Order: sequence, then structure tokens, then C-alpha cells
Amino acid sequence: MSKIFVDACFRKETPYTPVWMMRQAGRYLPEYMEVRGQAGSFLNLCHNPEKACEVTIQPLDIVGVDAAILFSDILVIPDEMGMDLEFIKGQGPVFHDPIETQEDVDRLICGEEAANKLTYVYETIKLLKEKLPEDKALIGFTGAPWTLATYMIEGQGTKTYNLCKKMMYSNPELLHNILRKVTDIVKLYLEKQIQAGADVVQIFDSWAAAIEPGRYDEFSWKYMVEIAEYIKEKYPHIPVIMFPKGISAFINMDGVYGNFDVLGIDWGTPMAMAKAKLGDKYVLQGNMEPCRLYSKEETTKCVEKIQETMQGEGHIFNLGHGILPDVPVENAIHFVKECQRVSKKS
Ligand SMILES: Cc1c2[nH]c(c1CCC(=O)O)Cc1[nH]c(c(CCC(=O)O)c1C)Cc1[nH]c(c(CCC(=O)O)c1C)Cc1[nH]c(c(C)c1CCC(=O)O)C2
Repeated sequence: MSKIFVDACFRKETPYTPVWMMRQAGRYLPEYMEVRGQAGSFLNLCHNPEKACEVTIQPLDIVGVDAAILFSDILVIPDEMGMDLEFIKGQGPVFHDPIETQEDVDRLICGEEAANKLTYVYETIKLLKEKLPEDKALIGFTGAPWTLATYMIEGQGTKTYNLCKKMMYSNPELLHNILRKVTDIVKLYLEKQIQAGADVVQIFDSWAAAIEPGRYDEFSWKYMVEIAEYIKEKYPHIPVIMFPKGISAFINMDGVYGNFDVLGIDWGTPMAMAKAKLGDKYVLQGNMEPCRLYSKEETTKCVEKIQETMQGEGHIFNLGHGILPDVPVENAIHFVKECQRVSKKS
């Protein structure tokens, strides 16, 4: 049976434009909070294939999205490289011993060895393949090397990225050594997700906009393209989605290149501009401002506007970044229904 989401990634005719939401499995769902409570913590939930499978499926049943995204986190990679991830309430993810020197990089577990430690992710995917309806696609994912490196160097989330940027401008070789190690693991990680059953993969570069546009290729995009091309060469039937958040300047400079299928557009980039520059080359995914979800009227207006721009051609509906924890579930359901309604072909 064909999957509408995979078809749309390859620009094939679909009965309507499929929709999913970044962070769709998460805290806005009371059902998620209940399972997380049973698991004890967010990381325990990631490590428990049965429960991770359950929360992956929740938004399909409750909100009606057209694809599932594996429940995990981008930071399980540095965790398994030996960096010891902790999620601290009110603070977010923390690595207590961030990377400062080449010796720190040399200590990291790399390649196959690190990728093989992520067995709980592959087990979750295998379980999901048994449980998901045949017409729903399963999206596997990873963080982009740059976004992962920001946490590995800063030790936590940051507003200024000063430690990363100090390294970028004063010791770029060290930064490239980190990016190289992470890239090599990510290639294997995505490959193993595909072998376990992922139908599509997305690379999240959430902190792309921290890099000045003229240096974005050098420190992030070229590594993302290397990963995408590794996957496309071996698994051409698997769509690859790139999500470099906040790169309208990069789009404007025609800096987007590479062998992948779908480009995720963040909410700060006008869809019409992305379409004019790249709509012939890539299917575009996005891009409602996630806070529109606080108002059903604003949601409808935005969905209609995106539909008017994209006309159901080479498009996948999504938010322009993740859904926030305090969004009413009924508004998320409204968003999904509206996307399916406005794009339905009669
Ligand atoms: C930067 C980043 C992270 N994680 C992720 C990114 C890239 C995407 C983006 O930009 O939003 C990706 C991610 N994180 C999570 C998923 C699961 C799948 C899905 O999208 O539903 C995915 C794809 C679950 C999660 N990851 C996290 C939660 C909340 C944890 C909880 O239940 O308390 C979930 C559901 C925690 C997390 N994880 C991360 C942070 C900064 C935080 C804490 C901040 C926050 O609380 O939102 C790192």
C-alpha cells in the first residue's frame, strides 16, 4: 500500500497535502504526560521501546496527522558518544563535561561503536513497524552535526553560542574534528534507522541561524549534504528531509544545493520566496508559525494562505518549528483538519 506522505515527498499525486507537526509527540498531549510519568523521566522514555512506540503513535490517533515521527531526541547521539546527557527540570539538556580541547574529542566514542549503542532506537522503530497502519509513514531523524556540536561544546542550550563561535573563529580545525566525528556516526545512525524500518528521514539543524550566512555551508550544510548523499546513494527510495531553521538569507544567496528530496521551511521564511527560489528543485515542507496554534481563526487564515501559495504542488504541511507544550489539543486537531480540508482534491 502506498503511503501518502512518502508519495508527497517524491512529488507524486496525493488526494490531499499530507500534514504532520514537529514535536507532535509531546507535552501538549495529556496522554503523553501520563506515559512519561509511568516511565519516570524523559530519557527513560527514550530508552524504553514499548513506551516510546506508544507515544509515537499517540498523535496519529488523537490529532490525525499523516505521518509518525520516531519518539527520541537528537541528543541521544552525544550521550552514546560518552558525554552523559542529563535533562534538568527547568533547564533542559545538560552535558556536565563539554568539549574544549582535542583531547576531549579524542576521548569520544565514534563510528560503528557509537551507532551500535543506540539499539533502543532501532528496537522502537521495529516495534512501530508492527503497530503502525500500513498507509502511515514513519519518519526517523537526527540532529545535524552543527546543532549537536552546539550542545557538545556549550554543555547546554545557549542564546549566544559564544563557546562554539570562539572555536569557529579561533580554532576551526577543532570544530571540524568534532563535526567530522558526529557526521560519521549520523550516517550510520540514519542507515540503521532505515534498516530497522524508517520510511523517511529528517535532519534537524535547529540552530542553523547561529552561523553567519557566508559560513553556513562550511560549518553545517556541507556535512548535512554529505549525510543526505550517503543515504540517497544507498537508499534512493527513502526520502530525505533537510530542516535548516532560520536560513532565509542562505536561500536568498542560492546557497541551497545537494541530493535530497524535501526542504523544511521555518516560519520566518516566506513560503512564496522559498517556492520561487527552490520550489522546482525540492518539495517544500512547512511552515505555519507554531504560535498561530493558540487561535483557531489565525490557524485557518495561515493554512489557507499557505495553500494559496503552494496550490498542493510539491508541498507537505507542517509547522515552521515545534509545537509548544501549552497549545490546546483541540487547536492542534483543528490545524490538521484544516490542512487536509483546504488541500483536498475533488
Ligand atoms: C534542539 C532539539 C532537541 N531535540 C530535538 C531538537 C530538534 C528539533 C527542534 O528544534 O525542536 C528533536 C526532538 N525532540 C523530541 C522529538 C520527538 C519527536 C517529535 O517531534 O514529536 C524530536 C524530533 C522529543 C522531545 N525532546 C524534549 C522533549 C520534552 C521533554 C519532556 O517530556 O519533558 C520532547 C518531547 C526535550 C528537549 N530536547 C532538546 C531540548 C532543547 C529539549 C528541552 C527543551 C524542551 O523542553 O522543549 C533538544
